[in-house]
Amino acid sequence: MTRHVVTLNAGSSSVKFSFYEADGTLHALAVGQVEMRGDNRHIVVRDATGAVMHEVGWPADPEKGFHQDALQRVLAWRKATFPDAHVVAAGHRVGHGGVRYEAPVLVTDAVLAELEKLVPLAPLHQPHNIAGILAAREAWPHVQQVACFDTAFHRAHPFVNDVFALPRRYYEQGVRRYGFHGLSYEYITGRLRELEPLYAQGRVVVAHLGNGASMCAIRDGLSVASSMGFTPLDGLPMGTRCGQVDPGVLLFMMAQEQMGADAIRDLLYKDSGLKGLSGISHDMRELEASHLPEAAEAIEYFVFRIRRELGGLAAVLKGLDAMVFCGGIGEHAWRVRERVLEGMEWIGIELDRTANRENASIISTQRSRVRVMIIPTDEEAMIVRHTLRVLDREAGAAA
Ligand SMILES: Nc1ncnc2c1ncn2[C@@H]1O[C@H](COP(=O)(O)OP(=O)(O)O)[C@@H](O)[C@H]1O
Ligand SMILES: CC(=O)OP(=O)(O)O
Ligand SMILES: [Mg+2]
Repeated sequence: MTRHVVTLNAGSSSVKFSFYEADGTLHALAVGQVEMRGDNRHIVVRDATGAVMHEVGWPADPEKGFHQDALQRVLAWRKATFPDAHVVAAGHRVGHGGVRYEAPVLVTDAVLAELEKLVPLAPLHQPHNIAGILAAREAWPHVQQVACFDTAFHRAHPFVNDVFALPRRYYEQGVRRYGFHGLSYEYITGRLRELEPLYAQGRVVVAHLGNGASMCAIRDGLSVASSMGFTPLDGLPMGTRCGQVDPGVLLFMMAQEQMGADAIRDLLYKDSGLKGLSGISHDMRELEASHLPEAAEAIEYFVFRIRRELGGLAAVLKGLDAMVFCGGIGEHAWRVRERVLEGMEWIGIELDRTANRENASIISTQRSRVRVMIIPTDEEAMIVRHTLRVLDREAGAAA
């Protein structure tokens, strides 16, 4: 029987979703996203060919939080468009799986309670992921909910990448460097295996540069190290998140500025990164369009940190065979990629500037020892595959 699966991916600045049909093969019927555009909220849904099926903007209602509003729109749209669908499962991207969740799981009340405990470790994601699960449960009380974790892909990290040099008890308590964007990295790893099997077995650095941004060192398809840590704050600067800062800065804020935990959390998660540094916007498109020096400096810092991370991750891998860009910035912002890859011949990267400006799939020259690629990521595809796998496993276990 044909089965339908909904996916929900509540990110820090958007709610992405998809609607898949599974009847032997798996195909997307619709993929969409709700985001903020200035003071308006905006939904766009496309079919598998990229043609727009539905697009509408509406003024933000201050009474209704963005994520709540977005979820209601998505569920209402699905109901109106595919009223007769046989929805068997909803798959959710969940930011933090902690020490416990190394693979996707069926959501039970006990799982939900565990996920609640991790809210402080991913405040821009986890509450919205949980809200998505609750909304889907309400919409389809008899449908299975599957949680797919952003941290799971990294759980096999070697100890040195997992640990902080703190008293050992913190590690035992789960204060570890988890890494995020795992669904994206897993998808990219799979695509690389299809597109370039030889490179996929090698030493690969993937830069997921979206509103949240991180980089990951992958060897033979497995995550070895990543720039994000205990929370999705560490590593690269992001739209509104600071990336790596000296922990002494936090002590300064507490002692000298009498800031409490909530104020510091808001500052680091919501008012820092490209937004904080530029004072203009969290959005790369707006910064690239601006002529103000602060916009250029914010981009410069972003580029600088990506270059540093690339060198560090290549050293961890003891060399580099391929590099992949993905995420909104990674896939579209050719100027950023050009600056990141300038003067990287020493590491084996020779950039094909024309291909890069055209956002081609291979952006290194034929002579380049390291192959550099743009691979559009697809967290939704990963969520739907995991969701069906969990469903089939559960059905097998019940049989
Ligand atoms: N054509 C483009 N040029 C430059 N930046 C872009 C372009 N398209 C998207 N971006 C940037 O990508 C970022 C959003 O990335 P995305 O992966 O969609 O975000 P999210 O993390 O919310 O999923 C924003 O900073 C946006 O400005
Ligand atoms: C983990 C993370 O930063 O996710 P996003 O890019 O969706 O904000
Ligand atoms: Mg994202």
